[in-house]
Amino acid sequence: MGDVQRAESSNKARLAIMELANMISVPMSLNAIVRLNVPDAIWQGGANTPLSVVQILSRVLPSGGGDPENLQRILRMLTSYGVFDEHLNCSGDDSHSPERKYSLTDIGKTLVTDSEGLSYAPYVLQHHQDALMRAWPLVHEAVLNPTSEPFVKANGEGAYSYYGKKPEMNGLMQKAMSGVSVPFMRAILDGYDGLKGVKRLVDVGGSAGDCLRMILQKYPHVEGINFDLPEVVAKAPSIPGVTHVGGDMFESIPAADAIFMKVNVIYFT
Ligand SMILES: C[S@@+](CC[C@H](N)C(=O)[O-])C[C@H]1O[C@@H](n2cnc3c(N)ncnc32)[C@H](O)[C@@H]1O
Repeated sequence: MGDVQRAESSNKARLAIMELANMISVPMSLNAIVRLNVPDAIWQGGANTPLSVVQILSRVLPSGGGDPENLQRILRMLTSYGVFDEHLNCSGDDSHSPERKYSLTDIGKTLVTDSEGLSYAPYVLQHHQDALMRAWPLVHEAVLNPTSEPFVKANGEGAYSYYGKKPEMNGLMQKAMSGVSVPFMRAILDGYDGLKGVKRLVDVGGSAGDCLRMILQKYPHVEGINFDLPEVVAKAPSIPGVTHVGGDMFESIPAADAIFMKVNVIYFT
């Protein structure tokens, strides 16, 4: 490698480490647009019409206010990560500062609330709630002293028992899981028919019971047991054909012909 190539490679490395060091700005910007309800504001009935930041702000804050420049910074950042499409209009008087408008990409559309009130927005919020954010700076301690998890060190107890005591976090967790799992289950049930011979099915860590609700819509003969922590099933909605059972899967689980376990039940715990 020649001197010029070496210098170029070091420059790239320095830029790359700076980008990595500042990477937190990406999920925090995502969190910001979810809190501000920007995806629903742009979508409005499926129009997805490109809007300027002033137009977006007028939908987000109908009584006025807000800082368009700061919103623009956030939208430009997320445009570079594929959440928004940016549309430039260079035909105005000031061609050095073209008007910018934003619409949602397919990634951005996942944050729009659908007809069932679901989206991936609660998943974004759930991953950035205060208790979890307190644990992240302690990740190195998982190496130094792995006897308790960073979440426990930061909050005094494990994530699920902590959530169970806080109704708003319990609710956010269930909404996040529903938003992620309903589209996933639609795809699974479209292509998988292995559940058609099952009579009694227990979903271990089933949260609000969405997976069983959808399984029973396809296989009404199935008797479903939604098994989760007592605080979680206490908040789960009643679903015809599904019995909610509270307990700890590390102690015992209800008897059934088949066990259904979907996503992160074990490695989160
Ligand atoms: C990441 S969520 C997955 C929810 C659901 N399976 C889905 O895919 O939508 C993990 C679930 O496991 C439950 N859980 C965690 N520890 C548990 C335990 N010890 N016994 C039973 N359920 C538990 C949580 O309350 C939570 O609802």
